[in-house]
Amino acid sequence: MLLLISPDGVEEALACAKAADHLDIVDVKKPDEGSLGANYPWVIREIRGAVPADKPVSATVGDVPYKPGTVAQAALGATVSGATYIKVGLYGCTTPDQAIEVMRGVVRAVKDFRPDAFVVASGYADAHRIGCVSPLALPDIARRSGSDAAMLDTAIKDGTRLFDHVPPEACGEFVRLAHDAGLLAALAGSVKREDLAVLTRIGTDIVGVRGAVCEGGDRNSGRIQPRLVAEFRAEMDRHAREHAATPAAS
Ligand SMILES: O=C[C@H](O)COP(=O)(O)O
Repeated sequence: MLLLISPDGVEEALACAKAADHLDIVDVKKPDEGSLGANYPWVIREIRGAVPADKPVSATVGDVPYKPGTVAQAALGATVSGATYIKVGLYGCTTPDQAIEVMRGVVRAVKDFRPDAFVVASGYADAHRIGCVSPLALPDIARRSGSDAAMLDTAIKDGTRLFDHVPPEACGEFVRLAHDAGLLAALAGSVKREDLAVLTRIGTDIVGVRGAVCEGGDRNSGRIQPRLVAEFRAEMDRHAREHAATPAAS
């Protein structure tokens, strides 16, 4: 399982760089603009320069409206700025067809410029609270749009977590659907260390965190701490070892 960490700017990205041995992807966002809030192009560029070259930089394009042209142009902006993982939160899409239209525009805009870039179609575990496409629709939306991964995060950061909205069995189904479609499955949403056993067992490819590696577990007032990134990674590794040692159920 890969570890994606979301700093809110250059200062926290430098904290990620200090913990670079313990993480896989640095994900630039602007949390005060929403769960997948987009940061400025110059911040993406500066962070690309600050983290080791072998660590991919991801950028969120925002909790986007159903405006395919606007979103495609924003996604290209993130790519030109140096991000190679482009994450789109399909906040304003109420039907799978709308979401596919948005993601097709993103895939074309991004891959015309950078064919090896990785496009992530993200929905929300708490979609029922905001009226957007349902979580289990994401793998098919990602597949039909040519995206590379399907993701879930939570839209409303009020202390509720991924499993409060999409229980472990349903997250397992999400991962299965993504894998059947040839995609990676990414899961996030106030994930804590105690969730790692389940996330490992169901075969999650990428886990995204912020709050869990911030001081005091607080994604807003806390800052990312390299020590907490290392501890989170150690826990991931422990679960990976235990899972590998567990005989597969027949
Ligand atoms: O992409 C991952 C998100 O930044 C998760 O943030 P969170 O762990 O604070 O919910």
